Amino acid sequence: MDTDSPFECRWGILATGWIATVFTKDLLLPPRARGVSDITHTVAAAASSSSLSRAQEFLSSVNAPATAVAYDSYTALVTDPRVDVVYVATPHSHHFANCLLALQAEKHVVCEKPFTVNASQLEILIRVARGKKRFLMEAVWTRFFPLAREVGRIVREGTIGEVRRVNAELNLCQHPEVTYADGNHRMVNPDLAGGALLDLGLYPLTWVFMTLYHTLPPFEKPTSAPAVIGTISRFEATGVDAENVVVLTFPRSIGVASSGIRVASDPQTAIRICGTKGEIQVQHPAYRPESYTLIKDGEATRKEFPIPGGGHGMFWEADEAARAIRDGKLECNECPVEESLLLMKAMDKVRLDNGFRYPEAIEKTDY
Ligand SMILES: NC(=O)C1=CN([C@@H]2O[C@H](COP(=O)(O)OP(=O)(O)OC[C@H]3O[C@@H](n4cnc5c(N)ncnc54)[C@H](OP(=O)(O)O)[C@@H]3O)[C@@H](O)[C@H]2O)C=CC1
Ligand SMILES: O=C1OC[C@@H](O)[C@H](O)[C@H]1O
Repeated sequence: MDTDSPFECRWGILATGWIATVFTKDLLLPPRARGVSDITHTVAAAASSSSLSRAQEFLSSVNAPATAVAYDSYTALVTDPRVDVVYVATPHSHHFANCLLALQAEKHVVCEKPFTVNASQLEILIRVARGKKRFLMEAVWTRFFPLAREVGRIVREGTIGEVRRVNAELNLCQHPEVTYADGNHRMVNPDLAGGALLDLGLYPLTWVFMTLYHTLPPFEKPTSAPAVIGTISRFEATGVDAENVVVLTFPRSIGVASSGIRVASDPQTAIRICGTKGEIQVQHPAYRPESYTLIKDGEATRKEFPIPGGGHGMFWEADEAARAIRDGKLECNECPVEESLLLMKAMDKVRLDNGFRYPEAIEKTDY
C-alpha cells in the first residue's frame, strides 16, 4: 500500500436542509487549500425524507461527484456499503433516532449539535456506539477552529495566569415575534426541540467547558460535574426559551454562559476568558471565531484567523473525524463524547429547574 496516499473518507449526508448544504460544500473543497494532505473527503450518498428529487437537487446544488447516490429514505442511506460515516443534519428532535439508525447499521456517526434532546438519549447513543465499535462525535465545529486551539494552548501555558472566570455569550437579534410568528421554525418549535438554550446556548457552554475543563490535564479534571443553575425567559407563542443565563461552578473557577434570540451580542467580547494575569476576548460570533484579543500588562493584541479556501470553517471538524476513523478511534480528542454528555446534563438541569420540558415524543429514550 502506498503510505503517502491520503485516506479517503466516504460520507453519507442524512437530510438536505441548510446546514447539510453548508457542511457538504465545505467537505468538497480541496483539502490542500487549508494545508491538509493526509485525508480527502467524498460524498458517497445523500438522503432526503421528503423526496428523491429533493436528494437529487441537493447533490447537484453542492456539486457532488457524479458517483454520489440520491436516496429517498434515511434507511437506504445508512445501509449503503459505500458510506463510511453518516453526517446527521436533521433538527435536534430527530438526532437520537437518526444516530441510532446509523449506528445500528454499523456506520460511524457525526451528528449536528445539540447531540440529542437530553442526556439520557445521549447515554444510549454512547453505549450503542461503543458496543458496535463505531466512531461517534457531536459536530461542534467551533472546537476545531485554529483560533480555538490556539486559545486553548495559551490557557494551558498559563500566559494569562490561572483562569478563574469565563463569560461567554451568543445572542442573535432575530425579532422572533415577527420572524417566527407562526411558531413553526425549528428555532422556536417545541416539537423540534427549539429554544435558544439547545440551539445557541450550546456554544457559550462549549467555550466554558473548552476553557475550564478541556484544557485541564487528566489528573486535574474535576471528578464531578460542575454545579449548574440557570434561568430562562420564554418565547410566549410556543413556550420555548428565548433567553437564558447559566452559571457553572467548577472547583476553582466559574463560567457564565448566556444566549438568546431577542438582543444582539457585544461584537467585541462574545467570550471573556479571565485569568489572574490577563484575559482573552474572543470576538462574536461564538460559533465561528475568527479573531481574539489578548490583554496583558496593559496591552491589547488582536489576532485574526480568516477561514482559508473560501469555506465556512466546517471542514476542520470533518478532517478530524476522518483522521479518527482512519486511525480506528471511537471518538475524537477535541470533541469527546464525555464532554458532550457533561454539556447535555448542564442543559437538562437548566430545563428541569425552569419546568421546561419538551413533548414526551421527543424526550423519550425507548428505541
Ligand atoms: N453547526 C452549525 O453551525 C449549525 C448547526 N445546525 C444544526 O443542524 C440541524 C439542522 O438545522 P438546519 O439545517 O438549519 O435545519 P433545516 O430545517 O434547514 O433542515 C433540516 C432538514 O432535516 C430534515 N427533516 C427531517 N425531519 C424533519 C422535520 N420533522 N422537520 C424539519 N426537517 C426535517 C429535512 O431534510 P429532508 O427533507 O431532506 O429529509 C430538513 O431539510 C439542527 O440540529 C441545528 O442545530 C444548524 C445550523 C448551523
Ligand atoms: O448552530 C448554529 O449556529 C449558527 C446559527 O445561525 C444557527 O441558528 C445555529 O443553529
